[in-house]
Amino acid sequence: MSGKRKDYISWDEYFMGVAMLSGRRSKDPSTQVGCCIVSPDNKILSMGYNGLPRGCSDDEFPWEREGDPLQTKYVYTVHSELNAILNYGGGSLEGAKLYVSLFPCNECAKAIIQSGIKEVIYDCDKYADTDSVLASKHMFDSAGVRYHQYHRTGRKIEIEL
Ligand SMILES: Nc1ccn([C@H]2C[C@H](O)[C@@H](COP(=O)(O)O)O2)c(=O)n1
Ligand SMILES: [Zn+2]
Repeated sequence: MSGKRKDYISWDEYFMGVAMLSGRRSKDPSTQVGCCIVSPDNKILSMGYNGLPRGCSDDEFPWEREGDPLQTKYVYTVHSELNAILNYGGGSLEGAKLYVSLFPCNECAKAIIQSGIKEVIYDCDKYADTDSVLASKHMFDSAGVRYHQYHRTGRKIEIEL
C-alpha cells in the first residue's frame, strides 16, 4: 500500500461545497444562495437554500426584483440561512458554525444570533455596502458571532449526476 490519499478536500472545502451545492436547488433566477450548518465537531446539522415557503408554488409566486413590492420575490422568499435554521430538527444550534455562499442579511443575522450559532463563514459579500449587511456586522460584533470570508482554493470538482 502507498498510504492514504493526499488530495482529499479540507473541512472548509467540504462544508462550503455543500452550501454551494444546496444553492443549486434555488429557483431564484438572479441569486442562488446555499447554507450548511455544522456542529463544533464537524458534523453537518442542516442545510438550506433560498426559496418560497412550503406550499407556495415556485410557478405562481413572482421572481421579479423590481416593481410593485407584492409582485417581487423579496416579500415571499425564505433566505437560505433561515431555511437551514428552520430545517434543523435536532434541538439546539449552540456553538455551531454556519457556512453560506452570501453574507447574511440583517433578518438572518438576528436568527443566527438567537439560535446560538457562533461562527459564520461566507463566500461572497456583494451587498457589503447595504444597510442590511452593515447592520448584520454590527449585530454579530456586539453578540460575539465571529465571521470571516472563505478562502477559495480554486479546486474544481466534477460530479456526474
Ligand atoms: N444572505 C442571503 C442574502 C440573500 N438571500 C436571497 C434572497 C433572494 O432570494 C436572493 C437575493 O436576490 P437579489 O437581490 O440578489 O436578486 O438571495 C439569501 O438567501 N441569503
Ligand atoms: Zn437573510
